[in-house]
Amino acid sequence: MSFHAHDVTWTAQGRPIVDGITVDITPGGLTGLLGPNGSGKSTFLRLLAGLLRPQGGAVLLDGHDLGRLPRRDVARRLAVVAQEVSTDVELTVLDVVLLGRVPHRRRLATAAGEEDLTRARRALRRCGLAGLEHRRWSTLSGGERQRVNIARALAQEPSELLLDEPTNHLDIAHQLSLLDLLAATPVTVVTALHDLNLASQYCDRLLLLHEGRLIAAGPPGLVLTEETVERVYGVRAEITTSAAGRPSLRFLSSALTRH
Ligand SMILES: Nc1ncnc2c1ncn2[C@@H]1O[C@H](COP(=O)(O)OP(=O)(O)OP(=O)(O)O)[C@@H](O)[C@H]1O
Repeated sequence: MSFHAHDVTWTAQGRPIVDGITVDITPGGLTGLLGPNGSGKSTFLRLLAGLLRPQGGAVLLDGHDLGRLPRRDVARRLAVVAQEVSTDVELTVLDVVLLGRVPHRRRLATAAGEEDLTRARRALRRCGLAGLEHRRWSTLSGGERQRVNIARALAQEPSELLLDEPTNHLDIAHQLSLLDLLAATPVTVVTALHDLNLASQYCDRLLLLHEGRLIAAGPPGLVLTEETVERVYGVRAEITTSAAGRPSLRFLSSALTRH
């Protein structure tokens, strides 16, 4: 079942930031959340994560109102990788990844056990970080931090994983390996992305936001058309279809620079 958003609305200073979004998220799939800067992607992810309460409508998780589910149950099954993370913590990489195991402990104060260590190390390996477990978080590069955060979320072994632009800071090889990993996992993944070609190549479904509203939802071929890209981004694009049936975009010009 996974997520169902029903007419979800969130307003700040009288302005609708998320405006009446109704959508079902495919269980076990990789859903890409697209839209220009400021279109409401992060806010919608925070609403799906239960970090913000809808002011109108509701977010349901397996048919239950997210706001009414016990926080601990939600913390166990739902992992979030946010855009900005504090950089001044004095923890090792392994400590940070072990934070993902905290919701699974019987008592929050108990120390990590063997099982937690095994799972944390497995997550580090999946993110190509096996050699870094003793490094201090504060000494990592931006891309390494991003991958450690993803390893923390994987160590949690969630059934739903929400990510806000996880390819930020990653070189192309790490972007591809992350998207391969997200596409292969049986976890339900919703991720905000800016790169339309990568979103098209990897995602099962795309949600395209514009000014807080859901403009299009469905497989990449339905969502990424020359018309929607021009309407939402103000960018002219030439779109061809790959052998795998996915749109491939070549950008021609932007309304920001056209006169
Ligand atoms: N608490 C708030 N108070 C006022 N405005 C807000 C608040 N939170 C978000 N906004 C505004 O809502 C809009 C959507 O923000 P959001 O971060 O959801 O966009 P986004 O699509 O994730 O953008 P980006 O691609 O730049 O990360 C922006 O204009 C932002 O300034």
